[in-house]
Amino acid sequence: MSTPNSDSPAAQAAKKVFSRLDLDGHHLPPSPAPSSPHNGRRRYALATELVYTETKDQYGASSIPIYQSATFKQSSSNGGSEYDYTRSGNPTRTHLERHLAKIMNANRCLSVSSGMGALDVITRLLKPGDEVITGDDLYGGTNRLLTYLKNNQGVIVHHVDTTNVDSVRQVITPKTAMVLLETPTNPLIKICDIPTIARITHEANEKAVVVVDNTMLSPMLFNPLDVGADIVYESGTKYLSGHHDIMAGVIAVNDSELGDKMFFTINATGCGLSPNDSFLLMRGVKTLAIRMEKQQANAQRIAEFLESHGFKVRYPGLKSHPQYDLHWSMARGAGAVLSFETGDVALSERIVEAARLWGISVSFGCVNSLISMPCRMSHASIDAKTRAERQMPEDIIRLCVGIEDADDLIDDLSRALVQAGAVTLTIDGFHANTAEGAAAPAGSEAAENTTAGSSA
Ligand SMILES: Cc1ncc(COP(=O)(O)O)c(C=O)c1O
Ligand SMILES: N[C@@H](CCSC[C@H](N)C(=O)O)C(=O)O
Repeated sequence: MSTPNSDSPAAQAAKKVFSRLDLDGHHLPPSPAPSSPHNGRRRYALATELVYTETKDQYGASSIPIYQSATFKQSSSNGGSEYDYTRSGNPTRTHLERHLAKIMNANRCLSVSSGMGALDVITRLLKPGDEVITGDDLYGGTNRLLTYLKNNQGVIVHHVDTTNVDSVRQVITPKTAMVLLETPTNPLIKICDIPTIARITHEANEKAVVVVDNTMLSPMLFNPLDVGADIVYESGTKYLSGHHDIMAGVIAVNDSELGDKMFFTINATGCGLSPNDSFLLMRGVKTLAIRMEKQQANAQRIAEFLESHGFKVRYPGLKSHPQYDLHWSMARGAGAVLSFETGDVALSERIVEAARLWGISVSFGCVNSLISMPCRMSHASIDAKTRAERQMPEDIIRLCVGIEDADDLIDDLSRALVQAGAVTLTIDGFHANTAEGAAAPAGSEAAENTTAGSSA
């Protein structure tokens, strides 16, 4: 099977992201000059800054030590030490947060025990009666927390198609306290126009906060604070740590009052990231550039492979993405999450279960590739009726691409597609079957005879 080469404009743009020029954001509006403890200013290209840190350790340790201590001795009963108690602050966590502030172009970064923990801290800025505008395609856990706030805390939540600025405009009022956006959305990979939505939100209420969940891109590919967002958060469980060995959440802001309020919540509730996980997140962040480069290149090839065989693929690296231009006007890469449809839930199930190299698992952004059916897994907490109303296809398969060899990934996917009967093998190669046609179901001759090498 031949695989399309990756010299498409998106592939080239994805490569360009790693040049100094783009990483310094010259094609984006100028960033505010952050004043984080690192002075926030990035002196080098992002790939360099990810690795470059100074620990100021007394022994010159080049990697931040894990200060595994709950308490810190004081020089007097009046205090006198920078730290007193790890819930309130810890040197390993502080080191991580300063590093991340620099990477995220922020004045301040806060780190907590998960991405959902980050959103919990952010939504505690709301009070009963406040209105929130958010998307109709959102990570399931985000939808669950917002539903809880709506049902129990008197917060009014409007779910609209945030990929359409006019839909947002229709519900914005001076009572809008928060606009919460994902781009690309998980799992339908839809794009939101962050600069325009930020502008119209602030015009309606200058105190409203625009919150962007940047988990799907990471600061390697997008800095929402640079284009009008007030708060950016990410699940550090994904690209930032990269190995699926910790849970973490990070929050970045430029406004010191917002930063102080959220720090208050973290100290008051005790959700700050542990010293050990702060160390692991710091270690992961150092390899973000190289992981993302490989993951994106692999994702681009896989998206092109599926599309060339007739599947409806959702990936912002494909020219066919309806919001391709909007995505590339804001971001420096397409990321490594894509989804595609087969038209048949049972067929999707067979594909997912036939994959070997692709682990059946939730999550994304880590070094190993994953395959999932969002409606049954990551988004199962959104009930079936709501999923249908929001036009989430039950058959959708999400691929989260890792750093393996791209040919191996394509071979394994090809074999799974054949074994599941999702493609018909003809003299010209593979062709996607429609919902009606499961032409080569598992165990059939075509499935058995094909190991589907990518060069077959
Ligand atoms: C887009 C997005 N935001 C937030 C989260 C929450 O992150 P965590 O699992 O670290 O709580 C997830 C996944 O869980 C996600 O996919
Ligand atoms: N059982 C979990 C599911 C986590 S999904 C993780 C990730 N955001 C993804 O999109 O895969 C839950 O109910 O939260």
